[in-house]
Amino acid sequence: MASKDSAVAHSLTNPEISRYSRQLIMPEIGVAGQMALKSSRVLIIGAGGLGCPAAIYLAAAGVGHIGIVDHDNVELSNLHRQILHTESAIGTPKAVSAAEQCRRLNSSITLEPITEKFTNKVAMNIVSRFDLVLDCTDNVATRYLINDACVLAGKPLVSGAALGFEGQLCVYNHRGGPCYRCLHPAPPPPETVVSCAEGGVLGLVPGIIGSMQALEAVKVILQPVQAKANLSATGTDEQQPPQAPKQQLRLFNALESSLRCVAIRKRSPGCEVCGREPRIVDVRSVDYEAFCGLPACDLVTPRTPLPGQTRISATEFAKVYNAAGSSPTEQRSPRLLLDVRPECEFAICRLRGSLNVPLSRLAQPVGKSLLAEALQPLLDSSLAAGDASFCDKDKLLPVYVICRRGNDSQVAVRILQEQLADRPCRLIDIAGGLTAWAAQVDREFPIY
Ligand SMILES: Nc1ncnc2c1ncn2[C@@H]1O[C@H](COP(=O)(O)OP(=O)(O)OP(=O)(O)O)[C@@H](O)[C@H]1O
Ligand SMILES: [Zn+2]
Repeated sequence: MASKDSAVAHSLTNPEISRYSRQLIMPEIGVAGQMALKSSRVLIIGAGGLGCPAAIYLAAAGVGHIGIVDHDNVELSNLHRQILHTESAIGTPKAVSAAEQCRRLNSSITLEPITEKFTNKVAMNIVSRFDLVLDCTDNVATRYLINDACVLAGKPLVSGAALGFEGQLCVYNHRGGPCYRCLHPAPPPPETVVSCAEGGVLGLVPGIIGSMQALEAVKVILQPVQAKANLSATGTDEQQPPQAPKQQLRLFNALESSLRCVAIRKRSPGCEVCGREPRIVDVRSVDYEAFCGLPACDLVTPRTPLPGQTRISATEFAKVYNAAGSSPTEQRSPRLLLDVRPECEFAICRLRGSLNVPLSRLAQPVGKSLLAEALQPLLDSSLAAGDASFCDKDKLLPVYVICRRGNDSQVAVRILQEQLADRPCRLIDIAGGLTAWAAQVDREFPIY
């Protein structure tokens, strides 16, 4: 009869051996690799489209301690891609919701939800408690902050991003490689930054990139184990110089199902945070939002507003809109309501009687002729009825311009002011767009 303690001792429990058996039997992982995963502490910043798949795979793989930072609450529009959050979690903190789901999958690991915003005040305290960081956030200011905190704390960073049908990932500050700042010393111009809320994203894309971030994280954790194994395989105690890892940026295209690997530059000696003479030695002294010209969130920032006389609030516009047709005089008051959103958004919802000329087409012949076709009968009917029929006190045909949130409509008004300079029109932007309409006028109006 076998003795009770016939098994060779190591720190994996029987349930762990069973749970991880399929990866445990791989020579690249083995007991040493599984132990490395078990004793590792990984920080995931952002529990959204990237953070959810990353967290669940790391939990499944047996990473012993996972911290999940997110200050936001779950919304209905998150569920198509932020797959750890369920309908019943709507309104609750994402960090808690994600941690709970990971705990449901693997109760033998420690999950640490952190529901505060990752700012330069708390960054070092949080990052220093972990071995490795995954950037799963969605804004440039936070991206620079995470990078700098990782450099200053000496932690590798697995960074991911996804938008539309495209995604990318890269490992920074690892084994002598560059940091995010080495490659991007200056932030992109604020007006070129597009968020998922503006540009859209297919849920599967962050699903794939987030999973790949988890994969890179596991490889970073296993790397010392493998290096040690390679060393003993050579049969010599002599320390070999570490092989320089391939530094690559991976670009994923979901439409082509392609993954392109691009070699990235080496660490930059002039880098402001990891270079020879770093200027940034304390993240608390950097204003990341000012540096990027954008807030540390993906909310659409209002552009420089048009002057007051060219704008109208949603509530004020509702008076004009609802009055149309209600009295004979107002019926004779022509006006044009122009919706400048892309066609696919116009198909989701629209105000009755609006004409769709997407902003991108306004300056094109097709947009110009659509507009001219709509304008001419209105101008003709106004002229036929005499100037008095114009509801505008300046005797100009009001052309109201609306979009989703009130930014594109302002750009459109500026374009149209030039384009229609010789027509008797007055361009009026509807402040806050359909979002304001839904909030202030019609709560039943669908928002997306
Ligand atoms: N500074 C930060 N501190 C903590 N969490 C952050 C920070 N910046 C971004 N995040 C989080 O990163 C996550 C990014 O995920 P994602 O872009 O999929 O979600 P989202 O912002 O909810 O999306 P949507 O744009 O559709 O509203 C969000 O949950 C966001 O709250
Ligand atoms: Zn650098």
